[in-house]
Amino acid sequence: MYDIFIDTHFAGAHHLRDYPGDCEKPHGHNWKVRVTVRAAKVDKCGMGMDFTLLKKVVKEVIDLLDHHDLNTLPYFQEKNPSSEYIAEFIYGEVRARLTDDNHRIFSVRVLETDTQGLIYYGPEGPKF
Ligand SMILES: Nc1nc2c(c(=O)[nH]1)N=C([C@H](O)[C@H](O)COP(=O)(O)OP(=O)(O)OP(=O)(O)O)CN2
Ligand SMILES: [Zn+2]
Repeated sequence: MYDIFIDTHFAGAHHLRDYPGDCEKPHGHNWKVRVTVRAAKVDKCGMGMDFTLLKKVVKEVIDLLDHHDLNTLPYFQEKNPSSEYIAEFIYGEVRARLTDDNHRIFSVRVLETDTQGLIYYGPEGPKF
């Protein structure tokens, strides 16, 4: 079993509706993101998933968020653009782009700062 990850980041603006504090006002963050896929075995090249391919997939998804006002995006009309729902969004978008049965999205870690963040494992929790 292999956990293969890519670290990346994006800048964005957001505000948290109904938040009892300053975060209800528009402001920005440089979110740091780690996307991890889990592979049961390696391929003939010795790879659970090629970093190059994973980087491409993750970039496609991060580009949907980077330098946006997250509150204007369709996904965040019903859900606040909290780090939790940002992780959920990234998880779903990456999952939809992975087609090989040998690897699956495992988790998405989102840090708002170096000292606070979370890890999302999908709606049913960690798999395998
Ligand atoms: N579980 C979560 N908690 C919080 C989230 C979140 O997405 N998930 N988001 C926020 C806000 O985005 C807020 O901007 C950050 O809050 P805070 O850490 O209080 O920011 P400050 O810069 O004001 O913190 P200081 O350390 O006091 O400078 C809040 N919580
Ligand atoms: Zn914020």
